[in-house]
Amino acid sequence: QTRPAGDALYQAWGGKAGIRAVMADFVPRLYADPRTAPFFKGVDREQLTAQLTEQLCEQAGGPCRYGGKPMKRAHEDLGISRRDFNALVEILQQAMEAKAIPFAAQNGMLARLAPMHRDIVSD
Ligand code: HEM
Repeated sequence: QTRPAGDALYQAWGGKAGIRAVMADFVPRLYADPRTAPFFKGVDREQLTAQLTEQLCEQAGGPCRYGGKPMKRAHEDLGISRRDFNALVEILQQAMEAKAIPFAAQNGMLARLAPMHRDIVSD
């Protein structure tokens, strides 16, 4: 994937601290929202928050390297539908709004994450 904007997206998110702050808001919402909560029963919250932070940092063009499972391997046995995926995106939008991420930077991140549905949606 090309990164024509360099680390502009990373900067617009407030660097790693900004990304971490959004993830710290997002993950509790995922565990609480009735649409996504069932998937996260028994999943380590701190670890998920840390992995998501690394992944979004890398996707934004920041100096991070995601070292967790590939997206397909992490999600293939979970039976995630397109509807579940859309619910997660909506919850991420809530978290980005709550942390006042500028709209263009919200969309920039969503554009990086959206193609992952091919590896994540299996149902
Ligand atoms: C673009 C969308 C998504 C991204 C970027 C993403 C990212 C991640 C990452 C980085 C991990 C950690 C993997 C690891 O620790 O090795 C993970 C795990 C997980 N994700 Fe996602 N995910 C997405 C969509 C979803 C959706 C839609 C659901 C369900 C509604 C979901 C449910 C889970 C669960 C339950 C785990 C824990 C799996 C386990 O511990 O075995 N994810 N995801």
